[in-house]
Amino acid sequence: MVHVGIVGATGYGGSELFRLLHNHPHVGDVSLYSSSQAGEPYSSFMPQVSGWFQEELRPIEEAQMKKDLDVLFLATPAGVSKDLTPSFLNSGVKVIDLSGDLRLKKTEDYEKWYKKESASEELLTEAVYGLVETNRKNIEASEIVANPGCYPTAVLLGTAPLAHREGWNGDSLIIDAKSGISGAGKTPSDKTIYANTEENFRIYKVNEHQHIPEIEQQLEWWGGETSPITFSPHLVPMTRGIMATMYVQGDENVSAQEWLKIYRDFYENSPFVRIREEFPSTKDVYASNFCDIHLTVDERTGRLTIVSVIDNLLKGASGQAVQNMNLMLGFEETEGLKLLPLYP
Ligand SMILES: NC(=O)C1=CN([C@@H]2O[C@H](COP(=O)(O)OP(=O)(O)OC[C@H]3O[C@@H](n4cnc5c(N)ncnc54)[C@H](OP(=O)(O)O)[C@@H]3O)[C@@H](O)[C@H]2O)C=CC1
Ligand SMILES: CC(=O)N[C@@H](CCC(=O)OP(=O)(O)O)C(=O)O
Repeated sequence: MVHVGIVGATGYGGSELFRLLHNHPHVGDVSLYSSSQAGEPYSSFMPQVSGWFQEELRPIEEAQMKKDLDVLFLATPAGVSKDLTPSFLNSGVKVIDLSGDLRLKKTEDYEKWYKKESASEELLTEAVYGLVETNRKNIEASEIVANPGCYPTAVLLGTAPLAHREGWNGDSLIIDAKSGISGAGKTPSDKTIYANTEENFRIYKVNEHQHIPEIEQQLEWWGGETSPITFSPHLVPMTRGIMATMYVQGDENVSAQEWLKIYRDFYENSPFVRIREEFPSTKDVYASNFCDIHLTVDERTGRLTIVSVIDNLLKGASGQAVQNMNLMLGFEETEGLKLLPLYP
């Protein structure tokens, strides 16, 4: 049994991680760390665990953590893991970072899009991008994983079969994405408070979203030179879920049915990606680790419409993080994640 730790367990991503790890067949102890509430019982912040989990939040003390832990999850805001992760390099503790700190390989990209100081080049070289379905071998051999962002997970899984094709041309890729409010974390802001989200639908960070370089970086790794993408995120009045709708020029010789077969073949050995016969909605994957995808061709324009849905807190964060842990430790990829979506 492994001993895992979560920094940021009082947040949305961290509490979902705890829910998954608490049920994981190979996980024994789970230690929860807090930067602001150490010494308080976790249940005082999370009444959901009352009666079943009595432990207190622990202080973030690297020396003790290195002695205790096999795996450390960082479910912390941008800027934290770049300072915390270096202590764990070569320590025997595997680190899975849910923030954006370790995803972008070019320090200047992070500084431009996150407007913060970047992690060191050494750390960025060490960190493996944890989009499981396309990077299993590297993840299995890694000590540090940069868990992908929520939007990039939906977008990249929705485009990977295309982007791996000979002659793929992403020039015309336009992404229209929508997220539930939990994507913004638990700290209320003007953008996320009830009165500004209920009965409201808003576009935000147009051409400025920090996930743009992450998506472009990955498309470039797969397909060589890639043009800048257009990515427009929206906030919708629901708690969880992401739908990414993508428009891209198709190949005139490939029919909609053939595209579905190409996608099914690509994800043949990926239990969490389901290529659907109809367009999915966010409730089809609610509170599960699935990514559901469907696509079709508009015969008049020749463009593909691809729709990819995930739960931002599961496949977009904690579920994918547990999937990464499973690979890093040699467990079955689905362990602890065999959850069907909640319905209704
Ligand atoms: N929400 C989502 O859908 C997704 C989020 N992410 C990323 O995952 C990370 C966590 O997101 P989310 O759970 O939504 O965020 P939340 O704001 O809900 O929670 C973040 C937690 O981090 C802890 N924290 C804050 N400051 C520090 C610090 N200086 N050092 C250590 N811990 C700190 C806080 O706990 P405490 O005060 O107890 O220390 C807080 O509960 C972020 O980087 C986010 O961008 C990625 C994909 C999806
Ligand atoms: C709805 C909403 O506000 N979502 C957040 C997603 C934040 C996130 O996941 O940030 P990193 O991947 O950079 O860590 C946003 O758009 O900024």
